[in-house]
Amino acid sequence: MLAATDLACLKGDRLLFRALGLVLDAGRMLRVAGPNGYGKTSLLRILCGLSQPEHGMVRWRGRDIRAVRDDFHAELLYLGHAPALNDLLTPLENLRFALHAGGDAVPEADCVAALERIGLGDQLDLPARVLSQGQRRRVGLARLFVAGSRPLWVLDEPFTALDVAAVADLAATLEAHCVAGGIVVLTTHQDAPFASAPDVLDLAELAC
Ligand SMILES: Nc1ncnc2c1ncn2[C@@H]1O[C@H](COP(=O)(O)OP(=O)(O)OP(=O)(O)O)[C@@H](O)[C@H]1O
Repeated sequence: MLAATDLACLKGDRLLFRALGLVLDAGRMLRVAGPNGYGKTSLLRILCGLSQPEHGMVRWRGRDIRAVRDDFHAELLYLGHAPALNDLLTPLENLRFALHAGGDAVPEADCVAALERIGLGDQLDLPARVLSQGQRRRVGLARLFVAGSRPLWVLDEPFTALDVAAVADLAATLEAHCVAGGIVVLTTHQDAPFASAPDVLDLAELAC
């Protein structure tokens, strides 16, 4: 369903990887691994169509994502490594803004339920600037609970700053998404308690 062929990524004068290929069918989870600076974020952005590879192509449902950009993005949820929050807005306002920007019409009650589900029930009305790092991360992750119709989740360091219980909860959520036929691509530097280990793509093995 998501496939990449012969990808190469050039940053400045440095070739990060080349000849990278992958195929992810419905229900699969892929962990992109590698040391700092080896191109994990760069690869995720290419897979999402947010940046262009030096060479190669990404396909979604068999079509070049550049040719089906709007349809592809309607099926994609991308969460970057830093939660993009407006510090003056509450978690609820931030979530509603992100959903609106992504074209998702989600009832407010569902947004509140998502924030409560992610453990922010007591912080709904606080400005984001006073949230802890883990709470800020949770605001972004709340989108996972209102993203039911988006099969492809691409998540850059989603476990960062989460406590042990939240890491376990997120791992279970990602696995449930795959069991339901979704696809997850993620990066993480930490071991997550998945019931079954995801596929791993180690960029250290592809380094140029
Ligand atoms: N515009 C740019 N010009 C030059 N180099 C860049 C540019 N953007 C990124 N890089 C470099 O590309 C490399 C890969 O960056 P990337 O963020 O993809 O790595 P990463 O594997 O996700 O790292 P980390 O584990 O630290 O998150 C880094 O060395 C970075 O400095």
